[in-house]
Amino acid sequence: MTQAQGPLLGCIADDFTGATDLASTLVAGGMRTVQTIGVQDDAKLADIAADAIVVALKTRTVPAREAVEQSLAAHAWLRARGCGQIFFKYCSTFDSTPDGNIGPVTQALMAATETPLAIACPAFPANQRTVYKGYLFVGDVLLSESGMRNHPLTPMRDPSLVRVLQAQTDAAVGLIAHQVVARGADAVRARIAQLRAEGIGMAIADALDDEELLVLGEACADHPLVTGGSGMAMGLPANFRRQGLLPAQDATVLPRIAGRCAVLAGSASEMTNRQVARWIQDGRPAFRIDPMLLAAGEPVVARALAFAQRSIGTPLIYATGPADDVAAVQRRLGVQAAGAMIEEAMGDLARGLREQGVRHFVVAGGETSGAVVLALGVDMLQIGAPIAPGVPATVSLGTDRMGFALKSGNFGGPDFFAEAVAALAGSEKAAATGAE
Ligand SMILES: Nc1ncnc2c1ncn2[C@@H]1O[C@H](COP(=O)(O)OP(=O)(O)O)[C@@H](O)[C@H]1O
Ligand SMILES: O=C(O)[C@@H](O)C(=O)COP(=O)(O)O
Repeated sequence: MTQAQGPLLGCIADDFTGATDLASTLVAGGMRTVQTIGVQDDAKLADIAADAIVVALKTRTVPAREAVEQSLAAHAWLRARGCGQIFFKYCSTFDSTPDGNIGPVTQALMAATETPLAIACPAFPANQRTVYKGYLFVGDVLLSESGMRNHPLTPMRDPSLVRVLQAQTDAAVGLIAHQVVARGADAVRARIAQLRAEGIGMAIADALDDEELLVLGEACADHPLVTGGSGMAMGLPANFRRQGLLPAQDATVLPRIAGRCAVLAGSASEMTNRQVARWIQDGRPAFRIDPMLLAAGEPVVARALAFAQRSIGTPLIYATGPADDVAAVQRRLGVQAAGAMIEEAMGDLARGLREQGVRHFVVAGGETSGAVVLALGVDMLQIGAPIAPGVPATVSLGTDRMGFALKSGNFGGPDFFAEAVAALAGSEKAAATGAE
């Protein structure tokens, strides 16, 4: 099928799992969505029909100048492809370094899209992220009291998003409070007009549930740029449908892929720790990557691959560990160096596993997913049905097709790995029997 019109929505995501999370939301809203790994050759998309394109970048923790440069390049490419509205996706826990990158990238995209006021809302109620009076909650606690306070690369220790964003930009940051959002899209539009008149350039928006995210989405129908977590995109497909631009359709169809499955966990988040523990408790094969052995030059990757080769059943290879262990490794090796070293090992493992015939990869962690997908030379992903909120099954496009579940560190329940393997292996069984 060829593209009759340009994509309706062009998205720029600051990490790879964040990109699949957003793509999953758009697909659920009936938008055929393609995720590209960085900016791609136009020729590769020539025969692909997509209502939305999500460009996955790995810019969450790079220096702010680089994040801006890459995001502007992605914007220019999306615009050249005809995308009318632009969405900048960041983490539902507002993960940022002291220098950004949410503020600087938003400011640069505002200039590029001539947006006078950009809305900013990371709320994702299905995964227990809510925003009230500008404060971000994770479950029942403030962001700063959640596991995010110990994140290896972006520890979040201030729950006030107005304050966090204001420290990253010279645009004035305001608030669209819950009382306004609860009154509906017209009230939000009126508040935005008021904030603009006061010289405010970015506005954190409260949202406690999906209904409120739909209200915010509706209020942003004519905004050239919208920013937020994947929840903020929930209301956008309905805007296009109201304009008669998007038919009712099932956008989740994926091709079947045959082959073995492996799980790679490089996330240090609390939920991934629980998922690794559950997998081991269940007696499934698991191999731990010891960062200190890796740093000492031991053949850790080769040992892990040998383990995977002789495993009966799907192997898990993980660097995941409790916050204290991660902090100890970081003190000895340095935060960036430890992360980069483990990510490189995860990339090498992915390549080695592919040589062993693995065709399905369940990956935990945004940075880790970036490393794996890049190491495997994946250019584009087609997005399928969700395995858990924010984690769809995906299949790479191109000649060497593989299945992926790219899981944000904190997403999924304790049994997620087994659920993802079953979801991906379901397509394997279907391929073997020729079933659809
Ligand atoms: N045991 C460990 N010690 C130090 N760093 C680690 C360890 N395990 C993973 N890491 C690094 O921590 C980072 C985790 O980031 P990411 O993959 O985005 O997952 P998450 O954000 O869920 O923690 C990666 O750079 C990874 O290489
Ligand atoms: O919005 C979210 O929470 C996710 O989509 C996401 O970006 C998570 O990133 P990682 O925790 O680094 O996987």
